[in-house]
Amino acid sequence: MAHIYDLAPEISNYTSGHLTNPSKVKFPRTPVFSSMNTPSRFEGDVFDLEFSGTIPPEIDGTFYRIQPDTRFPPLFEDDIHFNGDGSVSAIRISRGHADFKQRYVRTERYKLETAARRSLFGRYRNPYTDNESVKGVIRTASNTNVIFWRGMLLATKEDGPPFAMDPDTLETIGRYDFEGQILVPTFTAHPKFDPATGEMVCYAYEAGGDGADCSEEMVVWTIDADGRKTEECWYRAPFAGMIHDCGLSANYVVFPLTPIKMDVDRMKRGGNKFAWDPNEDQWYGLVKRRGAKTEDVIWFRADNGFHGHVAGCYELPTGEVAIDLTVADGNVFFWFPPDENVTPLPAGVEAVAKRNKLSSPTMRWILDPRAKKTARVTEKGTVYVADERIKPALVWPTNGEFSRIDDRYVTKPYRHFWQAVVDPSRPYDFAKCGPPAGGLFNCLGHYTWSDEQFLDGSNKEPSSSMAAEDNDTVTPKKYGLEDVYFPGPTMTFQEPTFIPRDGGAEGEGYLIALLNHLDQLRNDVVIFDAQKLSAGPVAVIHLPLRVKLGLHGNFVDHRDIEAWRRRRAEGGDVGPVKPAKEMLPWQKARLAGGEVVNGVS
Ligand SMILES: C=Cc1ccc(O)c(OC)c1
Ligand SMILES: [Fe+2]
Repeated sequence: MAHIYDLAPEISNYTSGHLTNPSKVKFPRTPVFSSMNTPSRFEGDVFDLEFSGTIPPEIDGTFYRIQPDTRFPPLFEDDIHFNGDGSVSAIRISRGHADFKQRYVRTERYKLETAARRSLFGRYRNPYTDNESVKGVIRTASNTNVIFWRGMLLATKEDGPPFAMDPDTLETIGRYDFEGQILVPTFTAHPKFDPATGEMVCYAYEAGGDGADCSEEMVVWTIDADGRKTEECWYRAPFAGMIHDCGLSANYVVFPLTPIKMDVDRMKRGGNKFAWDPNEDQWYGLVKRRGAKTEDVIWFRADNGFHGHVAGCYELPTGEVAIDLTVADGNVFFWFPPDENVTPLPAGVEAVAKRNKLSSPTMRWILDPRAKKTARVTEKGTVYVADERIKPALVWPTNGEFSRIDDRYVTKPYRHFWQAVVDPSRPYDFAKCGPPAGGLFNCLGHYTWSDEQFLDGSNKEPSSSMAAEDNDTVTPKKYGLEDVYFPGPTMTFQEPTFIPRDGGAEGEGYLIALLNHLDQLRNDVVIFDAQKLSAGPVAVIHLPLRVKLGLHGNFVDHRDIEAWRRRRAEGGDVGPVKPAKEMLPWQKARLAGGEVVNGVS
């Protein structure tokens, strides 16, 4: 009998790595599009999901999370996960039951590619690799975080403006420009919310031009609880790198600048936007939240490292700013290797880093706003650099990523944090699972800072002694309690999210996360008592399908969703969300210059 492939012989839609037959819908057979990360492209609803255990009846709200999920075979066969279209999942939990909903974010990219029934946008954040028909289009895939803000969901990615969605239906309302108040080309996937004031502090890097010109300019805004922009200040970064997350204290914002560097010439040659620079420092920009001036920034530098996400950030009674985050000892984004033209490697050294062998401890940095600094004047502008290099005050070898805290403690000293943890000493069933897609996050960890490290001013030790002295090497050690859960050799976790218990103290509540069954290619949603992870989940909600490896998620209390639904109704005191009405200034400038701006709606 003829094999089916004899009847339909396989002809690749790629030639030399380029999509040459866009009418054939077949994704590359690369690790990026395999295993848990095989394109799903599923939109739909599942009412009343099956579950084991007991879904705590006091949980009433929605866990939103977002994943990249590439919709059409990409223009480049070696495309990366971070270039996939944003798709939001909502797990609505109420009365001990759970429902599931999943929808794509209807970006400009989504609409144009749908109309063409093919991919049109090329490499990650490199418009020079796009199809001619989409020149001048806002090309963000909106795939990195999904945030509840004033009654709307904002799907965000740092390369472009956010898109607003309806929290109930997940319908896309449109591009959101904060009612005309934020008009720069880029944004952030990690705005921070001050629980004391209700303010959103947000920022954009590569913000000065069209969002694809490797601008070193960045901008920081405050939006108050009523949606009004109250602060805006522009700064110059020491180089065009990635500033993915930030730390927020009561009076400061800290910006970790990671040494993966953009290069516009490389982009024009069709290459990667970013390249890891193993010879560059990691930097921390410290700025004031209120009344800030461009020249107030202090850029602190430390030995090379790769920033993960921020756990907490707060001020010490002595005035310094503490920021805790994971920092890996090499290039986490192995798909952006060093550029041989920039950092030629010594003979015999492999370009692709020690992937999956990186260590990723939690580090505390203490930054002094009074630090002496020097203005470095360059042709392009002035960079304000601290005179002294810094070292971490402590290193806790948690070896995880995706740090989360009880978000009611953003800006404050905090006790608890949670991470997706990599423990290579645990068994892993390679035969059943293959290489662990997205990284071996085989445990969830709950960490509690010891009294000594809980820096609320009650410590006898003056905080300044926390800063490492010259030439001191910082020895990693445990700085508190570790409560870790390992589900078994065929499973990994995605980012955990904390659900506070009503009226509870810090860290009292639940932890929710997606569990990947790498052998079954299916997911569960697991709920733990947040302070008893090692006891195992209290509920396991069984999704009948596979979701993609996502980035970030957030839990929203149903009372907030309800209250805002009323305020956003026709005739409500705020009214419906108003999406952007006009194209962005960089697009207008192109039009004025006689250039093509396609697909603007
Ligand atoms: C973890 C980070 C990260 C950084 C930049 C991105 O564009 C992204 O897209 C999903 C993810
Ligand atoms: Fe992130």
